[in-house]
Amino acid sequence: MSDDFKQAALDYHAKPRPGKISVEITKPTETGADLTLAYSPGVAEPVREIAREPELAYRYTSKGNLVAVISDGTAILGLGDLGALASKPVMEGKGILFKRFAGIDVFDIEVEAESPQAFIDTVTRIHVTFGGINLEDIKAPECFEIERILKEQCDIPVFHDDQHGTAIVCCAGLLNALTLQQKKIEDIVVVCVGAGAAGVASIKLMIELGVRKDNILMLDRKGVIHSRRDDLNQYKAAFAVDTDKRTLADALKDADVFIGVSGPDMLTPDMVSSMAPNPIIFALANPDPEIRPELARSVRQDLIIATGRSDYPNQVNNVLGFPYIFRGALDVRASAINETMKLAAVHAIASLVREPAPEVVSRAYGGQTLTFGPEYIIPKPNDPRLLGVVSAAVARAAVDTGVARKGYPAHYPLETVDDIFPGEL
Ligand SMILES: NC(=O)C1=CN([C@@H]2O[C@H](COP(=O)(O)OP(=O)(O)OC[C@H]3O[C@@H](n4cnc5c(N)ncnc54)[C@H](OP(=O)(O)O)[C@@H]3O)[C@@H](O)[C@H]2O)C=CC1
Ligand SMILES: CC(=O)C(=O)O
Ligand SMILES: [Mg+2]
Repeated sequence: MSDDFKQAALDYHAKPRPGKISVEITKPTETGADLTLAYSPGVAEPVREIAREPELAYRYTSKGNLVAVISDGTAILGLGDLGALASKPVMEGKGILFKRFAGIDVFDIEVEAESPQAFIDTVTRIHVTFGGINLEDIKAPECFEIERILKEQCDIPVFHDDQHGTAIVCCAGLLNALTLQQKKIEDIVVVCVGAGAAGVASIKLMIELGVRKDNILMLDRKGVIHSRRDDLNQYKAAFAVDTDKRTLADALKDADVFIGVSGPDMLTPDMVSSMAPNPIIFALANPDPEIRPELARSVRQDLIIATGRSDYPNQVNNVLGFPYIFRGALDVRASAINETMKLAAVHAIASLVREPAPEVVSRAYGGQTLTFGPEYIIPKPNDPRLLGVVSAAVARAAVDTGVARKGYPAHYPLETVDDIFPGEL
């Protein structure tokens, strides 16, 4: 990145006030009478009600629209383990995306935890504050056990975004790319570099959608995950195959799909050339993808390429998922985000590109017409249709699978974030 871009990014975060998000007041606080209701003595009334009936926290506090974005900073984007504090700009960033796209309030919480257990204990102790927990940028393999235990211990949705948010959006993009490249999901050979949070979850969801397990090769820093390796944790071992392929170059020869959820610049032009006709390349590492689209295109034109970034076409990024998945889950007070809800989100996101993007989206992207094709396989993050369509699909799936504690919302589908509190004046 240029020095100018670096300075612009730093200025954006520093000026005119530090950071990207603040807390707002939702009730009158001008007069003594207002404060009498808001604070002492009025506040004692909802306290007594909630102590008597805990569900009333959803009526009298912001719990039901409040998500904790929680990280320990061990896998910040593709930058690695840079510590809890350094993860704060990303967590604030997730906060603005939750708010901007789905009207959800966020507290970002960066935890200095000396062990996974210390992290779990911290989240367990604070979870009652929130309507949902979005775990973020926690490295594998610890993230898997952390999420599993927290799901057991919390009665609200716990969702590791780098696993499931990424998997959902990646699969939505893949379904559309396969249509364009005229490939059948049950026939494709998939190579996934990165066997961490994003890689393992994305591949699992692809298998649910029909990719054949024996058509998948996964790689980590040591190369292909094969059955003769004795250094594999249980999550990687689940994908070990009996093969003589050892390197990424070996793996990619004649492959249909490359999924990169690892680190920068791993994919070379020669490797791209060696893939099957009409290949699909998802170079999703942030901020620097496994290959730049212009470099991949310099060796062949029949490919479809996506990155996780906002400055190229086809942004396959979990921002297309987590705001709306939580919106739908919160609005039916779901106790969990289950597989049916995830699959509903996949198909809802994928469906949106079949219609041209609305005018407001085109305007935000320099006036270009966005119609389904190799440069438009996935909706843009500012597509207002995502709110209505994805939240509704997730809420409906929650109700249908019995994890919702409220019925399908009468005020759905949502058109804008102004519609989320139908009782508001
Ligand atoms: N576009 C999007 O929406 C998203 C993108 N991502 C990106 O995916 C990447 C991984 O994130 P996440 O899964 O959370 O992180 P994890 O730390 O959980 O996993 C990282 C995985 O990538 C592997 N890896 C890292 N560097 C290399 C390398 N040079 N060669 C081969 N394998 C490598 C690691 O190998 P090993 O196991 O050997 O250490 C590990 O398996 C990041 O770049 C992140 O930005 C993540 C989430 C969403
Ligand atoms: C997008 C995201 O969550 C990541 O790169 O970690
Ligand atoms: Mg992340």
